[in-house]
Amino acid sequence: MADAVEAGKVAAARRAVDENIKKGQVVGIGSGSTIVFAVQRIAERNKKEELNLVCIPTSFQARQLIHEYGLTLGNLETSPEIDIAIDGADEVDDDINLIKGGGGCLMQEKIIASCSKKFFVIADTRKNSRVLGTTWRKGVPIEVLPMAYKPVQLKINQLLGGNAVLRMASKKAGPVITDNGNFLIDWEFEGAQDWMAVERVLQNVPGVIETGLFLNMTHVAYFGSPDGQVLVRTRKN
Ligand SMILES: O=C[C@H](O)[C@H](O)[C@H](O)COP(=O)(O)O
Repeated sequence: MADAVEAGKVAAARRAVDENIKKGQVVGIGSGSTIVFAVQRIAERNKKEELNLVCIPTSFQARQLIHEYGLTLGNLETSPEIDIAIDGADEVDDDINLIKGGGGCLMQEKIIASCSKKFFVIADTRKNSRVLGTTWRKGVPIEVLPMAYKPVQLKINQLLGGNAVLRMASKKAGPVITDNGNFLIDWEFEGAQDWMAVERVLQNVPGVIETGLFLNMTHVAYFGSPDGQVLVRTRKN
């Protein structure tokens, strides 16, 4: 089963890289397990084609990957406009809206996606849902300022219902700390939601820094199957 899922990730990653990465681009590099296969493919092509890319990381992990695979590391100060960004997702709905942040990264990912002319998502087919919350049952990750986590939890519960849970670390006592030194709250919800409205509510709670809802940001999503087939979904509007 694990191998089959990995094969799907590899297929999606390779297809997205081969269809979209061109010489001389500034490329946003996402975070998670699927992006590793995209970076591997970029490095493979780079050896043959000398792509001359500048890669902008979305996390500590992404920065390490860029170093490990011998790619050129950039930043938003020198490259504030990005040609394309590629990233994974925890779940993708019919309109290619995403939940992200299951691995603790979302804020830098969202900034990089927002600075990119084109944003591509790569995932195995398990992530391809019609409605967010169908297969991803861990809630919407929300990055919060540590001193405000308790009132933020209370306000989210009052305004949206559901259950706003502080994410705890597994190999450390206490909460997960993001790459930006913040806490994460996972908003567990039931049923279909008006995601634009949910995003507006969350963004208006003081102490919320960013949410893992990526709405109307993705241009194309690639979903890989264990047999190597890739389903490509392009945003309608
Ligand atoms: O926090 C992590 C990021 O948002 C990931 O891109 C997301 O969780 C998907 O990760 P994976 O490729 O491991 O499924």
